Order: sequence, then structure tokens, then C-alpha cells
Amino acid sequence: MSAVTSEAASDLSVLARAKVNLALQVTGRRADGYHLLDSLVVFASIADRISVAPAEALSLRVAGPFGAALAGAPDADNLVLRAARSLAGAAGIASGASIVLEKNLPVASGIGGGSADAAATLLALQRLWRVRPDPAALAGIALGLGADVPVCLDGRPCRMRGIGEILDPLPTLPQGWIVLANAGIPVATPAVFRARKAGFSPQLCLPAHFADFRALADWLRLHSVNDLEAAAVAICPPIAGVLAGLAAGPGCLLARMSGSGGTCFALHDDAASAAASAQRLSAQGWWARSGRLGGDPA
Ligand SMILES: C[C@](O)(CO)[C@H](O)COP(=O)(O)OP(=O)(O)OC[C@H]1O[C@@H](n2ccc(N)nc2=O)[C@H](O)[C@@H]1O
Ligand SMILES: Nc1ncnc2c1ncn2[C@@H]1O[C@H](COP(=O)(O)OP(=O)(O)OP(=O)(O)O)[C@@H](O)[C@H]1O
Repeated sequence: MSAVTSEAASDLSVLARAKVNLALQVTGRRADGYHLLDSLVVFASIADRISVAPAEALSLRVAGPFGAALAGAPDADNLVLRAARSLAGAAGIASGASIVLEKNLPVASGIGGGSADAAATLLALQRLWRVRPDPAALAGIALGLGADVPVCLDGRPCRMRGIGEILDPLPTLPQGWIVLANAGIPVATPAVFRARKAGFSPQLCLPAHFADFRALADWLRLHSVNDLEAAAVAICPPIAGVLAGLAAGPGCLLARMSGSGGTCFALHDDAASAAASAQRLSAQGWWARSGRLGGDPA
């Protein structure tokens, strides 16, 4: 680890953006049971937020609309504190931090909320503690926290392979709009992988670029799938209703599930139809949000 020279206080608050698997193909299985994936991962503007401040001990306060969903589990199991302890251990940091998690994303819902929180914690605490692990050490810490943490730490649109550790940045994607919707039923990732009955899919065969957002949606529909969708619907049938509700929204170019579910997404090439779809689905009692996707990385 080497010291970082100076950091602004505003860097101590980091967005943990929702991870969306635009495509998710299961291409094989390792001897340890983990599945090999080929996935196109992007990040929506819809996000949790991690804020850190100096303190002698390590503490976590959870706020926000989905904070209560984490209240049942011991704080020690929270991926935020696990990330903080991993970094402190690797960096030999004895001091603590006061961490606030603003939980805006539904829990256990396929958009990597906990993984994004862990990644944001690693970024914020590197600044607070003024440490910079070498990239290989940081990658090891991230993967040790979960298969989705490396891609969340990278934060850019990526092709993700291996079990989540092989990341290739994608060229700038065309800009569009996304609607995320969720019926409010947590879906456990291991159960979905276990319930998967189909064989393995081939690797994705990506074009060099997409002319516009509609071309991206067309390519996804014709040349890729989410291999976990059928298993997730079998475990949690309301997911099929969410997919149908998104697909029925005027202007929807593609409706698909993200990750292991139950959050599903719709792609739109205009902000107004995306916002209208999110409003309509919210009125049905589901969690639904619209946001920006793609364009130049922030
Ligand atoms: C499905 C995805 O969301 C796609 O982005 C991720 O691969 C899941 O990432 P994650 O939630 O961070 O997953 P982890 O917490 O590492 O693993 C949870 C469980 O999911 C299964 N798992 C996860 C990732 C993977 N490549 N193969 C798997 O089989 C394993 O049973 C594992 O015990
Ligand atoms: N900060 C956190 N936010 C959300 N879940 C957390 C957090 N810390 C621990 N967890 C636990 O991690 C599990 C997975 O939650 P998460 O919201 O990350 O799932 P997910 O969105 O399905 O993730 P992925 O898309 O990476 O599979 C839940 O059982 C939850 O209790």
C-alpha cells in the first residue's frame, strides 16, 4: 500500500450505482460449483450512497427507503462492513470509520446492491484512510467479497467473464434510458443458480459498436439472453408479471431480467416514455424507477 497525497471531503461520499446485466449467459461451471458467465454489465443512474467520516472505531448506520430490509441481519454480515474490514486488514489500518449507507435499491434483487455498496465502500475508505492497494490486491479483496464486486468497483460498462473477475471495458455505448422494476420479493442468487435446468450457452459475439440505442436493444434481443431468467421465474412467478408490465410500456425496446432477479429492466430511447412506464408500474404497487444509461462514462 502507498500513501495518497490529498483528498477532498466531497470524495468521501460515493454513489453505489445499480448494476444491470443487459445480457447474462452461463457458459460453463467450475469444479467448485461457481458458474462461468459471459455478461454485458452497465450501471444505471439509480443508486445507493456510501458516506464515510473519520472515527476511532468502525460503525455503520443504514438509512434510506430499503434500510429496514437489512435490519434483520447482523451488521457484521453487511457487505459494507465486510468490505471495510477486508481493506483495513490488507492495508494494516488500525483506525476506524463512521459509515452511512443510504439504501435506495431493493435488497437481493439482481442489481448488485450489496456488491455496489461494497465497491463504493472500498473507494471511499481508500480516500479516507489514504491508502492505495496495488491493483491485484484490490481485485482480490473485491472478488473475495462477491462475484459482482469487481465489476462494481470498475464502474464502467464491461463485458464480464470468468465468475466475474475477467473484465473488458466496452466501447462507449449509445445513450438511452432504462426502467427498473421489482415486485418486492427478494430472490436469493444461490437458489436461482441451483434451479437452472438448461445447458450452457455459447460466448457472446459482440459487434465492434452499436449505431444507436435502438441498435443495441435489437442486438441484445436477437443475439443474447439472460440464462437465469427461467429459473428465477420458476422460483418467483411474479417476475413474469414484471417483465410483461415493462414490455407493455409504450416505447419499450427490450424487457429482460437483470442478474439473478427479481429486478427486471426495460430499455427506451426517450426519457419521457421511460418515466411514464416507471410511473405506471409504481401505481401498480411495484418498485419502479427510470434513469439514464450509457453515453460517455461519468
Ligand atoms: C448473477 C450475478 O448477479 C451476475 O452479475 C452475479 O454473478 C452474482 O454475484 P454475487 O451476488 O456477488 O455472487 P456471490 O455472492 O459471489 O455468490 C453467491 C452464490 O451465487 C452462485 N454463483 C455466483 C456467481 C457465479 N459466477 N456463479 C455462481 O454459481 C454461487 O452459488 C454463490 O455461492
Ligand atoms: N449492503 C447490502 N445491501 C444489500 N444486501 C446486502 C448488503 N449487505 C449484505 N447483504 C446481503 O446480501 C444478499 C444479496 O443482496 P444484494 O442486494 O446484493 O443482491 P443482488 O442484487 O441479488 O446481488 P447480485 O445482483 O450481485 O446477485 C442479501 O441476502 C442481503 O441480505
